[in-house]
Amino acid sequence: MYRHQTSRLPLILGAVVVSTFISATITYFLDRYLGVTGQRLVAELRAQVQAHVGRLPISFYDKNRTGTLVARIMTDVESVRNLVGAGLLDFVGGILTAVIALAILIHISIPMTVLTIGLLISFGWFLKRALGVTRPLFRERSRISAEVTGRLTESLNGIRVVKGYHAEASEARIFVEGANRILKNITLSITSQAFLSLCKTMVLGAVGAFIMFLGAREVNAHRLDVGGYVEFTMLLAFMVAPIAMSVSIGTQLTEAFAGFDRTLEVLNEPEEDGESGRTAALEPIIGHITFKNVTFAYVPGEPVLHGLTFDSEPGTVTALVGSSGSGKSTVISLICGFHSAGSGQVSIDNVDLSTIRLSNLRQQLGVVLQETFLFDGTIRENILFSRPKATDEQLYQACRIARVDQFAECFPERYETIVGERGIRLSGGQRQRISIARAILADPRILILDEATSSLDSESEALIQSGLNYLMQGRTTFVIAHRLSTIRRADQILVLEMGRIVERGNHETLYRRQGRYFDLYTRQHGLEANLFLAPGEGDKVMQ
Ligand SMILES: Nc1ncnc2c1ncn2[C@@H]1O[C@H](COP(=O)(O)OP(=O)(O)OP(=O)(O)O)[C@@H](O)[C@H]1O
Repeated sequence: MYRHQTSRLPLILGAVVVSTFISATITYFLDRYLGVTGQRLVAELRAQVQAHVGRLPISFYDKNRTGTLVARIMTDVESVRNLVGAGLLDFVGGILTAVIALAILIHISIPMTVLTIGLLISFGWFLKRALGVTRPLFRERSRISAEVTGRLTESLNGIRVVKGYHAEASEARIFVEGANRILKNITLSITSQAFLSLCKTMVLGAVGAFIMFLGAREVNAHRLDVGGYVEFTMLLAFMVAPIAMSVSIGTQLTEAFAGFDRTLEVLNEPEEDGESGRTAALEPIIGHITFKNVTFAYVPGEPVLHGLTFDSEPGTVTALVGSSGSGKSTVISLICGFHSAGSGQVSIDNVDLSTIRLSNLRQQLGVVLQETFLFDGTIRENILFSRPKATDEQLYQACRIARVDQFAECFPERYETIVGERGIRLSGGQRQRISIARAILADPRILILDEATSSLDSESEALIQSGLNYLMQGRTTFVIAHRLSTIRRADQILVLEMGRIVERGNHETLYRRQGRYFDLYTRQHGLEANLFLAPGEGDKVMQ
């Protein structure tokens, strides 16, 4: 008898080894597959969100901090990984086992099974409600952490100002406040998760005790034998295992869905080219810009431009002058299609700008701003940014015209020199020259220039001016003008005051008229030889 039993031992052991091997192999492949799939999902979604954010209108950026957007692209999306985690696999496996156990349990005792299921369904309902309460907590956590990241990014970007005003301590205090808000939120969600675990343990204990009590009664009444009773309690463990797991999996999924909600929120923001009317494509763009009775308000009911009308012929230079806040940058924003006119019409080559595909317009737009924008890459990368497929010859030619070659070729690494974050390793004048080379390479039909108000030394000034002169040739140029040399050569000067054009003409006619322009000119002329500064704009020079 004993020999007969042991003779089957190798077979059983072999079966155990083989099944363990199969189970381990499947687990390995599934873990790896799910892990990688989750990460791939995150990478694809991040790319999608980033591309979408790039296509959103400027008004969206006005409302959201840069750091917040970074958090939304990087952190919110990350939580989606939990949707395809290994925990989910265990959960699905558990449910399958539970279904099989359930079938056997029904076979053993229908009344006991029905009662058990009733209790577990009630717990499931409670769990669903409880997770519904924790979901806003996770959403709130993402929001707070995006806000804190946003502020942190700003303060690191402005570290010179922070140090200059010795504001490190107050920045640290603001950060600690933010970190504490996150901690408070996490404490709440940990508490609710722990409370759910407590409920789970208590419910499972109660169900167990109840089943034992019922089972004992069934055995006493001879409706169930002892073997059936033991079998029932053991199978019950299989059935309730997924319930035990559901608390942690449920929390994981709730966190994932909260992140996903926020990601969807961004993805549902309408793109700037998404407006149904934007279908017209202009090929080629000539660059004739007209404003007809244009009114614009950032905040409804508070217009900042009032009935602006002007005409900029192709290839001409229009200089915008006026005091700080008079609306010069807003006019430029409308030309770039960053905002649309409230009433009236901005048109390009006689086509309403609000019907033109913005990608089409922007291909023909070049911008040189006083706050030059450089990436932490090489000089070459920064210039090629406007036209990545340009040849070396085109690149060097643009550099020669913009006088970038004069300093770039002195660096040991020449055009491969890294410029540092926002071009920090270059001087203001050198940064300007790079952004001029970039615009020359782009060869746009419409050029936007925001001249620097800070005075450069006369040598840098002359170098920049020669690049700009070349750049402006033959393009419709709009300049927020501060240099007298630019203003004098402008085909038309628009003098803006409180969102209205109060005077227009060229330098000579406006000067002779002895009106507002004359006022600004004579008041500021003595201050700085080549800078034309309207009230509120001279602060930097006067310091
Ligand atoms: N994003 C915005 N949201 C709300 N109001 C704005 C926004 N940008 C500008 N404004 C308001 O619009 C008005 C015109 O501003 P704009 O920037 O066009 O003036 P500006 O002439 O370019 O001034 P500056 O020379 O100082 O740059 C100002 O009153 C300003 O407060």
